[in-house]
Amino acid sequence: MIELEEALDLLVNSVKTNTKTEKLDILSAFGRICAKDVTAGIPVPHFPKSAMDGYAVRSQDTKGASMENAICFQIAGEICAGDYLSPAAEPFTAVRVMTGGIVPDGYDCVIRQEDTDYGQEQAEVYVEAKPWENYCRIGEDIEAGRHIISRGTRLRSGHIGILASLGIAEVMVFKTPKVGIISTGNELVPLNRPIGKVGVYPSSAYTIAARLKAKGIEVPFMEICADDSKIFSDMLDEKINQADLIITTGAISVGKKDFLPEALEKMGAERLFQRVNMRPGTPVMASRYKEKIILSLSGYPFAAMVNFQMFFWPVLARLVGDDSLSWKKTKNVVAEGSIKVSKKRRFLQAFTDEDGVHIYDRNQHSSVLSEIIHSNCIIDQKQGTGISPGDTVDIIYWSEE
Ligand SMILES: Nc1nc2c(c(=O)[nH]1)N[C@H]1C(S)=C(S)[C@@H](COP(=O)(O)OP(=O)(O)OC[C@H]3O[C@@H](n4cnc5c(N)ncnc54)[C@H](O)[C@@H]3O)O[C@H]1N2
Ligand code: MOO
Repeated sequence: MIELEEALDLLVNSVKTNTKTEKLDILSAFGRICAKDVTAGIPVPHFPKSAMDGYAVRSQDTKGASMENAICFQIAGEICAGDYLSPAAEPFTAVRVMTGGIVPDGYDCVIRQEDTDYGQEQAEVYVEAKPWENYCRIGEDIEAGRHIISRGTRLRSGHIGILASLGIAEVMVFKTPKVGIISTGNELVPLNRPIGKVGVYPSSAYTIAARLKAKGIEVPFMEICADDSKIFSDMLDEKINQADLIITTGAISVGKKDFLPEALEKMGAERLFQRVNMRPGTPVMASRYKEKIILSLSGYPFAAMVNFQMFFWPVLARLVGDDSLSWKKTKNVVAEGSIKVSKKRRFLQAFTDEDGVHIYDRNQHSSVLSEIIHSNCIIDQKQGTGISPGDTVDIIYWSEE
């Protein structure tokens, strides 16, 4: 049996970062990892703009203007956003200009219309203006040639907006890994079939698929496989090309039907580890087959979710080259609940809020999935220790949003 960190090292180090890319329209690229640096090809704005509804003037012509000493300007034209006009800037001429309209060459500021008499042919100006007042210069938002997005950046809404400002409609992103799920067990029954006397619905496959979906990861298949080496190996060989990583559940302990370790061995899969010092989910196993990782989680649903949380996200982080996808440990103080000393390192369902960590007096057994709806994190309980209110514990938030 090996320690979790040791198993994780073996696993993550055997994963190659995916370099397959695709071009997507920028909205479809939201949340994806940018595969190519983006540089601004144009400045934004690319013409000088008025920041106010008012009058473009030469600031030098407004010297000494006040309510008592209005200065009169001849209006040389009118510009709204989207209009193009470029009258020559003569002394004491002004151009009526609306917010977002171009400020013609030679004019260096805009007087707010509230500081004028709103004149049409001529306008009285009541204030002095400083150069560049109410004037948005070319490139004020984005300079041409500015490095905007680096390869490896996860595209957020702000990035999508910047790409749109630059008129970039499509962007290169890394392909998202596809994850296939195979639930093993003669007892497993598809959801649309009657459960029968001893059937079990494959709840963990759905919980895992939902968590993958939350991260935008495609699940090309979700199969149920009988406890049979031949059926499993045929299924895996048939499906493996559809996914970048395969998750299996069940059949990895020591029971008569726990065929998976042997089946994978017979197929020639390289075993990375089997059995880890963690509870639940001790029998967890990982293999490499046809260049792909097969992550074999415990059958018990809560055990499967702990295995999935601890092993899948670090692998995904390496696959896509984005460390933020991995889990992080944080410390928090137990507000409520006690847990007796554990002989093994243990993971407990818990809920964290502003008061600290709540460990409700609920069933923490590996087979109990329903408690997951009350839990937003798991506590990493150290081997040989107990937990009481006031203790500081390590917690890991479930990756589910
Ligand atoms: N004699 C021993 N027995 C067991 C040991 C042991 O060391 N000695 N280990 C126990 C531990 S710890 C665990 S964890 C389980 C894990 O067993 P498997 O991973 O082989 O899982 P299965 O036996 O196939 O299934 C366990 C349980 O979970 C149900 N199941 C399976 N798949 C799903 C699914 N997709 N969704 C919901 N439920 C599922 C299955 O019907 C079984 O009830 O072994 C202990 N035994
Ligand atoms: O490893 Mo198991 O502790 O029952 O989930």
